[in-house]
Amino acid sequence: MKIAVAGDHAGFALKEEVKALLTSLEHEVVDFGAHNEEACDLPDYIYPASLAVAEGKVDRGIFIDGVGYGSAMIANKIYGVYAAVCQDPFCAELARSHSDTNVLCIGGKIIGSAIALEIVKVWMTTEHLGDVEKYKRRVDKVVKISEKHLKPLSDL
Ligand SMILES: O=C(CO)[C@H](O)[C@H](O)COP(=O)(O)O
Repeated sequence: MKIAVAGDHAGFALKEEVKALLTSLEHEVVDFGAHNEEACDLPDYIYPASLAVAEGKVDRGIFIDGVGYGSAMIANKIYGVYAAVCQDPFCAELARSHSDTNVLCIGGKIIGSAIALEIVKVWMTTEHLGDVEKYKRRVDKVVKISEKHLKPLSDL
């Protein structure tokens, strides 16, 4: 898969480890920055990476900041982006199998890299259970909410 990675200074070190993991698993990585640990503003990196997900230029995104929620806040403002903050592999599994998320957000300051890399592995390999009626119904409801409240990129 083609994966957008992005984050701020607080997520930089873990982002580099995630990039190495994704490359070793033969995914293509597009790095939207930040490119070092100099203090920066998260929206400057997460917004363009989220647009790449929404436009289908990449298959999914993995965004890494200090604690994760900031990236999810920004990403979930974009039509077609469904982001979850995951701090353990079980959450990562459900974020895919139940919720069909296309963006994973991780907090580099609050979990160690061994757990973070396991989260990435699980999230990358878990399929959405779209044939289970309750999960399909719930995802469809979330999509309907975004159709009601967010503008598709083509309408902006
Ligand atoms: O975790 C974050 C958002 O979810 C950011 O990484 C955090 O807010 C950055 O803060 P600071 O500039 O004080 O390092």
